[in-house]
Amino acid sequence: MYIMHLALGGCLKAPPVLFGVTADTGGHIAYVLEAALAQARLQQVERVSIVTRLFEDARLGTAHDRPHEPLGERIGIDRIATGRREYLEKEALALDLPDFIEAFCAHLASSPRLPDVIHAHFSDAAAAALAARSRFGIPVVYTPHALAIDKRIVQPDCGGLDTRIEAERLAIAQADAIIVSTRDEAERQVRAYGVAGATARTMTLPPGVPRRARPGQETRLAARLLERLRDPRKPIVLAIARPVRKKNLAGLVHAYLATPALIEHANLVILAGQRTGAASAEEAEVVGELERLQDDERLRGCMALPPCHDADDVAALYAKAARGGVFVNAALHEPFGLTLIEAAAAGVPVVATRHGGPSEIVATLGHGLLVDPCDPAAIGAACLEISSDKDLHRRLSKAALRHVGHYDWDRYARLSVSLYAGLCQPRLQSTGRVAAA
Ligand SMILES: O=c1ccn([C@@H]2O[C@H](COP(=O)(O)OP(=O)(O)O[C@H]3O[C@H](CO)[C@@H](O)[C@H](O)[C@H]3O)[C@@H](O)[C@H]2O)c(=O)[nH]1
Ligand SMILES: O=P(O)(O)OC[C@H]1O[C@](O)(CO)[C@@H](O)[C@@H]1O
Repeated sequence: MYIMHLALGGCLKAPPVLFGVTADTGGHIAYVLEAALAQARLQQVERVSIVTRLFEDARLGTAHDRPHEPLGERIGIDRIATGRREYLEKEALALDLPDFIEAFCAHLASSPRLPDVIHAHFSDAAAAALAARSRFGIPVVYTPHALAIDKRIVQPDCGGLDTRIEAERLAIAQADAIIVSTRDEAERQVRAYGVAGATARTMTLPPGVPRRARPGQETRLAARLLERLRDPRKPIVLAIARPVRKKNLAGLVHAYLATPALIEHANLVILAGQRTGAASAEEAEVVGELERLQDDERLRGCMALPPCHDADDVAALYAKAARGGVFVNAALHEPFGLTLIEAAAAGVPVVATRHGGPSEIVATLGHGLLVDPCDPAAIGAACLEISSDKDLHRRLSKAALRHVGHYDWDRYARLSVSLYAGLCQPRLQSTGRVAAA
């Protein structure tokens, strides 16, 4: 079987990825890379191509203007160029979509072999995949990652959501199958689009834990943090998220400020993307607010907001949080929440928003407490409870490590590939390649 993943937004490249380098370089990039790599390890998969948009922006690295980037023997990234060479945030991608679709179909037409299935990530990629289906008959699987119907509930003033919801409705209505990460997405969110028969085509298949570097010696960032914090031996309250309003990072700082006993007990460390000078207006605003809050004299020497980090830093900080600390995701709404399973894999208890995927993750792993993200006192109290009660911390940490295997990329690969096989059976039969599927 030849699988093609299609994802237009963010900075998709071979690992190591600089997560948070733009507002769209987050979870879906980790998901696509890990899903594709795990699928390529399966014997029945002959080839996996990850297709994305080609762009040039020196601040975002040098890989993005290379038409092909190998990831392994049977897997690579293929980049499609349009007339526009600049990086585009997902909201601006719509302008380039007609040209991208044209270029994508030309890429397929000139390929020696067509893929057996296209797995599209986000609704813009689904539009391109559906256009390819009508020309070449290739089945389409759609993974939304973050459905705007729920974003509209928590951020009604966010621009462009009606158009995005319409694009998502089209993808839901037309895709041959939909893969989502949570039951809530499958049973409530997809249903809310009012497309008859959509739930029957929807499969709930949670992702695995993104692989991280193993925590080894202290990284440069970890060492710098030690210099910055007044008492670096204290446990840490850790948050890792793209600096967008939905992630409510300022809400976490307010929660910390509202809980003096927590300030006394633990330091606050927030990794909020990379300051490369390429921030969108929303990211600049969120980072500006965090920096202003950090200047509060009550936070001097107990809060760190490093401007950049890499995968080793993330691994080192999860390892530090495992020693008496806690990971917090206080997003207004979180569709799934890869950070919560990354924290679990490192044995870190969590305090998580009760809106969205985290409630299913925490119910599955039993590794933390759920909170109302709009209640700073509750967030602060939950962090204090976990980090100051050694028995509770140990119990949650053990539960995390015991159950985290539930989130497994190999399982994801097996089940997604058998879903693809069911969709592309007629096509494989007609090309005489059915045995390969
Ligand atoms: O400064 C940062 C910010 C993020 N990350 C990493 O980037 C990923 C972020 O993923 P996630 O926490 O899931 O959030 P989103 O970026 O918002 O990802 C979207 O897509 C994911 C995959 O479908 C879903 O889990 C999310 O709910 C959805 O919002 C994780 O691996 C983080 O560790 C960093 O390393 N540094
Ligand atoms: O926050 P939003 O607008 O719902 O978008 C979700 C974001 O999450 C991602 O998965 C991050 O990689 C992208 O698809 C998108 O940028």
